[in-house]
Amino acid sequence: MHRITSSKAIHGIHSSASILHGSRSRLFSQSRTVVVTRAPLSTRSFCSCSYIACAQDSGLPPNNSTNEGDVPVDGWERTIDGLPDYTAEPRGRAKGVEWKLRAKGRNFVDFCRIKVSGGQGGDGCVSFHREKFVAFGQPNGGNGGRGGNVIFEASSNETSLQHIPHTAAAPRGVHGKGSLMHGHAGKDLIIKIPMGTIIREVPSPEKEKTPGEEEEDDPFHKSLQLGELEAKEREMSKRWVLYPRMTNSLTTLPEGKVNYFEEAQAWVAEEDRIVEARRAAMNKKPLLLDVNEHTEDGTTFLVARGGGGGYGNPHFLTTQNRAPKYATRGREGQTRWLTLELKTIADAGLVGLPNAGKSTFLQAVSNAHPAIAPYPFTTLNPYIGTVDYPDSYQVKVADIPGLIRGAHRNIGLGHSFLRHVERSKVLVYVIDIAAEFGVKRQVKGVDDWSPEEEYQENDSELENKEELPTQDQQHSKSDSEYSQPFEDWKTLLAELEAYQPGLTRRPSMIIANKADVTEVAPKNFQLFEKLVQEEWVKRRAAASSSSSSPSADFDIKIVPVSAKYKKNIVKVTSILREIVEAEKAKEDAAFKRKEQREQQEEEEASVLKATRRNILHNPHKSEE
Ligand SMILES: Nc1nc2c(ncn2[C@@H]2O[C@H](COP(=O)(O)OP(=O)(O)OP(=O)(O)O)[C@@H](O)[C@H]2O)c(=O)[nH]1
Ligand SMILES: [Mg+2]
Repeated sequence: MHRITSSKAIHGIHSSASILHGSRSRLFSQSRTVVVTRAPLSTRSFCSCSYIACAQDSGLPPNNSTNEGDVPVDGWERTIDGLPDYTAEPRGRAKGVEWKLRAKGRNFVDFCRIKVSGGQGGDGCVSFHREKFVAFGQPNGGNGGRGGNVIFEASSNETSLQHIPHTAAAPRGVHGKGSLMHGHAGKDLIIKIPMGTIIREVPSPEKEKTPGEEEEDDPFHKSLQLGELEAKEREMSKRWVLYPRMTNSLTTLPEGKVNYFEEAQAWVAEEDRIVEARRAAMNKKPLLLDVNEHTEDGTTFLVARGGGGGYGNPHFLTTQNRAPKYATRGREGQTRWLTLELKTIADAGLVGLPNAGKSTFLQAVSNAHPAIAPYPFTTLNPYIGTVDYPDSYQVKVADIPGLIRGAHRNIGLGHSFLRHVERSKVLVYVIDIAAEFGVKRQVKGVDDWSPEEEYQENDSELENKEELPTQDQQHSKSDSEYSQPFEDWKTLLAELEAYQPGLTRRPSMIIANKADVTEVAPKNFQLFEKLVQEEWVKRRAAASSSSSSPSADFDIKIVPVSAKYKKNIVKVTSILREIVEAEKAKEDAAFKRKEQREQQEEEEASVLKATRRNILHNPHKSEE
């Protein structure tokens, strides 16, 4: 359905024609609004209508279908009760959601692989000074420039890894030229990466063949059988730039004549050996970088070095050899295979089931405007908002897509988003306190999944079965002792624990959202609070008895809130600030302690080094 609006009354034919015309119109999804602006009089014609499509504001009230028979804004047909009918064929925006659901969140790129290669160095040049009346001019070939480096730059403006290419190769250095013209260095390739990225070096997925090797395997090339001299020349040309007719130097020279080229080869081989040893020492450990909250914006990380430039022929000039007819080629740049993983950095992460009101809460407390709608999986990418306090203090809050039972097994939007919870200092559980027992909350494409079957399949995780009660178990409880919000909270805890053990012991608080639904919320809240406190005491006791795991040594606070009508928001934000500040102070103290320890270790190492050096240089003095 296209709803067409325009600033002036437009002729019906214009609107319908402009939508039908051209392939662009096909790009508009059904639930989008097409604004047709009127063209100037002189150019007003069928084709001159320019149109702008703007995405439908997703924050519209739930049932805003305009006329009878229209599809509501969320794209789902309604049942007789007015609830979205997920069994019907989705339309418009709902289709988009379904597509994203099928993609399991892969459209938001927070993990990628990249092959980075530094540029090859430019070749040196073999050249001699030529001038009228100057016989036998001196060698004047320039050196090649070094290859460009591949550099990662931490940037707070980047939010995803979408722009990261599969391969990134820095340009090579420019070759040297005659008249001692050295080549330019290759430009560094700078790739911006978002804060919160973890860079890991991984082994090369394929064994790359050198061009020579490829040819050797090829039967056609095998049959060609190069002559000995040709083969030698070819081998030489990989490392050396040879002057024309230099082949003489490659063969054995007559007796009494010194082969200076052999001498030069020995020097270069020695230098190659040193460079290789240095590279090997540097690359002993695979690269591991963490662009965390302590990293400043604009910090750079060199991930692949460019190769050094080749030497021009003056480099090989000696008192004996006055006309060296060879120069070296540039070195290969460094090649690495890396994985980049983005874990959103925020002070607090909103964790909740779909439709709990996480985005509504974020909008109520911060300057963010996330999509809000009355159907599950409205939020498909993590979204960060900043809560501003009157004294300019700021807390970053991340709205994370809804988790459902089995999220850690890639159900729903999958576990791809659980990694974004990992870096939040504080967890804020957003619970729909108006959720009623027995009202099954349908989630398209998820309801057909049976947790029991999954758990039976995998014995090793049977202990989680206890955490996730089956539907029958839930129904066996009497209504008075059963609390849907409490079950929801336990589902969240189980999912987080299954994803990363110990995650739930992070400082946390609970927001009992939708407290404005007065028919059910007050009764639900009382029971919920009681059950949560009982459960929390149990968990604390269990954690403190097991020495291996640190206990969640804090009281969990539960605040009733109405995010939609902005009730109790100040109370929540002040509690949130308290928790975040306490956690930050703890982290800063730990970071300072770590820094001090490292500094101390460095000082001790340098003192030890100096003492050793003293003993080596003045052995007698130390004996005295
Ligand atoms: N009555 C009431 N409705 C609310 C409140 N907060 C959110 N809602 C409604 O609940 C629905 C879902 O809200 P969202 O903020 O999109 O929920 P969400 O948790 O972000 O959902 P996902 O992004 O799908 O995970 C919307 O229709 C909101 O208007 C509240 O405090 N009271
Ligand atoms: Mg949301």
